[in-house]
Amino acid sequence: MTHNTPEPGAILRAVSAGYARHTVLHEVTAEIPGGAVTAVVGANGSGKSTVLGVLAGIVRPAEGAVRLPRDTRPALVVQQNAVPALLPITVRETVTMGRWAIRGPWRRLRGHDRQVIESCLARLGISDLADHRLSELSGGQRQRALLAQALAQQTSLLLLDEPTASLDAPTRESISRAIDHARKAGTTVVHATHDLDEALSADHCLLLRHGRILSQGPPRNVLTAETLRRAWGAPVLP
Ligand SMILES: Nc1ncnc2c1ncn2[C@@H]1O[C@H](COP(=O)(O)OP(=O)(O)OP(=O)(O)O)[C@@H](O)[C@H]1O
Repeated sequence: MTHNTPEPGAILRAVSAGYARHTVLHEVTAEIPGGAVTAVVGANGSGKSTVLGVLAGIVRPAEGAVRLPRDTRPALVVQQNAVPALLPITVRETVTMGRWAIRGPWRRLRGHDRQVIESCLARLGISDLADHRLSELSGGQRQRALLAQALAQQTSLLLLDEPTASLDAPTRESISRAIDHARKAGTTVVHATHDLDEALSADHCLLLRHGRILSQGPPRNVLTAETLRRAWGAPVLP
């Protein structure tokens, strides 16, 4: 008998992690489905970005383990307002830096690299902004440039921290289309979001509360009135 279950995109096993002496995630165990979109949902400070940091290898677990498929080089897209707006580089240079993950920094790019860069610019609708500096862009345009940079890495694990927060409808739409395109190409996408409609349109959902998994599974099963009330309810008194 053959099994067609896809390989998981990532596995967290009893991961506890945080910053200095502040433990944020407590024994988080989760399986992120491969080639699918997972939404990470929870109140402010519940640990969504920290989950992405752990998956990206930026935040090291104090306990537990993270398993990624062999040769996975995750690409993490932070919110555009976390990136210095005055970086003196153009949009094309920003996206080109995504290829360094493959070629090595400052290496000479090949024709194929240039094709990937141009197609990522086009996919996010920012080809006409390619020669503009990041500092000249609006927040939404900058967010698209950062996503295009991540797509240029042609990663199998794309991690997005609130990619559509505070963006207008057309920009959200272009980012959603790019995420959908990545999923169709077999990329595992994990995104933190406060937007419940966005979370409901994902394939899988992790709901966090105070750094612990409150529920995980198909979004409609996870995001019920009861779990949402518990996730956003008053903190539990000691
Ligand atoms: N670099 C850091 N150094 C120290 N503490 C941090 C750092 N980043 C986050 N924290 C703390 O970790 C906790 C969880 O933060 P995290 O950003 O993971 O939550 P979040 O669910 O993504 O929040 P939000 O919805 O507000 O973006 C918070 O108490 C936060 O103050």
